[in-house]
Amino acid sequence: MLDTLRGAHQPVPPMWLMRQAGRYLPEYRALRAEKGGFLALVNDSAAAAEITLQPIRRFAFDGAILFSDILIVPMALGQKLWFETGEGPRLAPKIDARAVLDGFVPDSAAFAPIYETVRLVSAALAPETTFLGFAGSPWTVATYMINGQGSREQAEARRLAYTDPALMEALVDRIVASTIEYLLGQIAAGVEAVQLFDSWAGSLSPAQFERWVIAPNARIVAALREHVPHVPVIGFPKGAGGKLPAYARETGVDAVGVDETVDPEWAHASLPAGMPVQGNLDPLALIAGGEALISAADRILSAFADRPHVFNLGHGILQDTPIAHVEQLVAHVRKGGR
Ligand SMILES: Cc1c2[nH]c(c1CCC(=O)O)Cc1[nH]c(c(CCC(=O)O)c1C)Cc1[nH]c(c(CCC(=O)O)c1C)Cc1[nH]c(c(C)c1CCC(=O)O)C2
Repeated sequence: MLDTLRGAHQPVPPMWLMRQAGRYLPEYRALRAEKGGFLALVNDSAAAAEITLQPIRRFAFDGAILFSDILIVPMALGQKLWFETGEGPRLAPKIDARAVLDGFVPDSAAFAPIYETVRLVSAALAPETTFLGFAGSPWTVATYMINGQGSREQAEARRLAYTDPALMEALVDRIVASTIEYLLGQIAAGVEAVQLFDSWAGSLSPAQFERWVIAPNARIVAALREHVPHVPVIGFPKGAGGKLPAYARETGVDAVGVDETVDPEWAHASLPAGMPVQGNLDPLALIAGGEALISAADRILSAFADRPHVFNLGHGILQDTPIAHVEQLVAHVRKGGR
């Protein structure tokens, strides 16, 4: 997979699945029940390392992704983070004024258990399995910091970007700096490539997309290039649609993640020649299984047959995904499709 991310074309694409470590696996649910919740798992390096390895043992994916969360950076910047059972993340206080941001006391101690997880996984992983680190992209992380939780429309963050761009810029600056430190720390501890998750990139107008998605991701990529030029960066601007080619050209990422709403033929025709792509099976096709899964996978395999391709979902695997369907997909991709 590392070769693919560096631009090598392979007849059978390497594969992994976003959110491959998680709730669809009974062994994950058992460990979570034992340790008392998601954040307890993330901060328990031995448990987090075990969870990172669970999907590798089961499916022999070509990539292992660090078990952690994109919301560790807000914690390191001074926000409180917790998870409401059955609902999702909560961050406090919400950022609605410069004074709130200035009241935060950054503390990189939040990164220490994650780096320890990386060291443990790195020691345990077979050399042919690529170890991926990750962080959230600044815009996506900012939406959670401003809203205090997930929201469908990102209304508060999008509003703030217009009403107080100076505050937004100050927040994004802090996230960029912390994210660079965090990714360099993961790399020093042993990850071999990193992914930037911009899950809410799709919520912005083209001009706002340039300012809050392309520009901050470009700053992170430039800093990584300077310090660790051998480490590939995958950018995943979910929902970017027609803005994907600009994102691919202007951020400097090595590879681009494509979500399931994008036509793979269009992506192949529109993205820079030779640039590795990752994606983009609909997580619902994986739940469906059978012929629906096989034909959806084949469409993607054939669209990206002539360029470096990492097979993946277009977004995270869903909780109610049958394990047998994951096995079916792995077997199908490994034989190169139909
Ligand atoms: C937006 C976002 C978050 N986290 C992440 C994103 C970006 C990708 C995306 O859009 O899905 C990224 C993430 N979150 C998690 C990983 C680990 C690695 C992996 O297997 O991909 C990664 C890469 C674990 C997790 N992060 C979370 C879980 C579920 C925790 C549990 O209930 O056990 C896992 C396995 C919790 C989480 N974390 C977050 C939310 C909104 C939630 C609650 C919603 C949900 O449960 O899916 C923030």
